[in-house]
Amino acid sequence: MPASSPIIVALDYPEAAAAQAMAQQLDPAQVRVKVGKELFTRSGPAVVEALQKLGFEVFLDLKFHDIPNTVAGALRSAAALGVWMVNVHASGGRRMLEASAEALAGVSHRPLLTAVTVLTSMGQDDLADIGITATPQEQVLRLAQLAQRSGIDGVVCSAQEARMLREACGASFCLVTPGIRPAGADAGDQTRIVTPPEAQALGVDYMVIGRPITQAKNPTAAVADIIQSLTANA
Ligand SMILES: O=c1ccn([C@@H]2O[C@H](COP(=O)(O)O)[C@@H](O)[C@H]2O)c(=O)[nH]1
Repeated sequence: MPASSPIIVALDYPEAAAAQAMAQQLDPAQVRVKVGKELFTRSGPAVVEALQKLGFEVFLDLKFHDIPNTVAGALRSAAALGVWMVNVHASGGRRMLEASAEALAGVSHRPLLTAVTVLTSMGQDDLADIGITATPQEQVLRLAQLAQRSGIDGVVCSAQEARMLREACGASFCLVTPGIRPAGADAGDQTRIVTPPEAQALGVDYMVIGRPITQAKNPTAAVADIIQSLTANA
């Protein structure tokens, strides 16, 4: 049964044991989990399988970014793990995005395929450093529309861009939003942050939340508080 909340908990740990210990404090009926580069590079497909055995739908957040043929192959390998969502970098360009969509077209249990637009850690100055003069909003819109035209199911963006993308890309385009911070929480390295109730009001589909849950004294209570804040504002 799919999780009842939009929360995806980012299990950013160096070892499978720590990730599994955190997952055991979570409820797969309420939340999904995300395996990213730190955990997957160390622990590989085995940790994905272990989390699935605990009942979780897994977002494999490896943000593939390479030539079209390589990304297509990586996506087929990811799909074979039975994950719920996979992603690529939209800045890989149209041909890479089209190859990504084609790679998953025929697979059984096709995962959702999303494309990262502008990392939520980045602001205007970070874009300028890499030669992009557009604002984060403009760049997110450009990449989201490119991804949609290329057959991608949705994008990873900040909830700050959610309302604009809903209008531009429609109701069925999936909006996955990291950079979520409950009021008063430490932003850390994130720049384009939004609180859970605000993100909900802005129309996101999923909220990726890591440290505010995994580094909380009581992660179970942290999840319950966030779900409560969403229910109160629904
Ligand atoms: O633009 C992006 C894309 C991915 N992420 C990932 O989300 C989590 C956020 O963790 P927090 O601890 O809540 O900051 C992390 O795994 C990132 O790799 C992102 O933050 N921004």
